[in-house]
Amino acid sequence: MNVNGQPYRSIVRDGHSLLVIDQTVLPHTFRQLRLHSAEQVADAIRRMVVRGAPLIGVTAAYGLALALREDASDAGLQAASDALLATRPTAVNLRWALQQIQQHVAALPARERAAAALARADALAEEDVRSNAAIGEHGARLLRYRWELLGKPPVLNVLTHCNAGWLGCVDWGTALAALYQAHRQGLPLHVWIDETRPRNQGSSLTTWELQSHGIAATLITDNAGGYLMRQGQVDACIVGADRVTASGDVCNKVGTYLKALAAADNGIPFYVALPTSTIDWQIRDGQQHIEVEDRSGEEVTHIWGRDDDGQLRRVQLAPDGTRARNPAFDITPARLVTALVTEHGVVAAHEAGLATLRRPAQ
Ligand SMILES: CSC[C@H]1O[C@H](OP(=O)(O)O)[C@H](O)[C@@H]1O
Repeated sequence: MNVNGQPYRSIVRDGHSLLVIDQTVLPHTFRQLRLHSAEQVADAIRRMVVRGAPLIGVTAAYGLALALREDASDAGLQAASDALLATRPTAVNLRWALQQIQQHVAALPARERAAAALARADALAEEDVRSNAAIGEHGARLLRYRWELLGKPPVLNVLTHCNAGWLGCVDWGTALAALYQAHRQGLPLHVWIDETRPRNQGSSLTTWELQSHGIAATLITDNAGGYLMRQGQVDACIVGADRVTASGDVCNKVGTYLKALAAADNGIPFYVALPTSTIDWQIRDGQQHIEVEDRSGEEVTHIWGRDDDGQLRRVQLAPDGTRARNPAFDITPARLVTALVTEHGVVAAHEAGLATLRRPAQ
């Protein structure tokens, strides 16, 4: 998408290395890092240099292809895939993308695997861009429908949580793709952006994305969303997802569940945008079967930012010795989800609705 008028993607393959945008220093510094090995890819995913379910998947797919240049044996393929899978446990796109590569090369002779894996990873990246553009079209249509249902108010106020933008994907984004497409089609939009503690993907990434695209937005604390909903200042919510079960339970950035509860209590539609690669067809009960990543408590007790001298630094918020718990995601039950917006269209968040989507071979 657009960075100072220049088109960018969050990841680009350059020969046998990867150029990724370092999301740990946005919005204050825009820099791309070059990744040369599976180990560097794994580190980039763990540190959230690259983050966002679809992007994690594509990046890991490239990482597996790089690993096969070093060791293309069956054992090497499995070891590299296991190491990449272990980087972050929640987004199912990671497992899905690694499986795509493994299935693509398993029957090939070792000498052909690295090139084939690289080509498949390229294809996954292009599929992500096409899927997200389609999600954007379906999502924009849904937002326009909501706007018309409300009598075409001067502006449609949409709340979003975390960053489900082009930075979380190869391009376009998922939830934000709907906003981009709606904005391009002239829908009068205003976006409430949840800061999204503790890694602040909303305040550091979504604000940066929407500013770059001229979409009106206001940054709010995570705790303000419910108040604004009760004030009648939120007309719709749209978020991304890291894993959606076959019955429509949604795993997304921690705090999503609380927003869905508040939306339901105020009769506000709660939309979830996702590519079908984010659906885990093997499970139904998200609360019971999705592993929620527990990240370091230091993400809660400390915070990064730019000081008055323009230097990026980390400061401590809590007293020394503070114990912190830091679940990175939560599970929103399907009953609180108004609709799922996928590349194949908008479906209801239940088994029958999901069953209408094209399903991968089981
Ligand atoms: C299209 S991004 C989807 C999803 O991934 C993010 O998690 P993280 O920033 O920890 O990788 C967030 O939950 C987004 O909604």
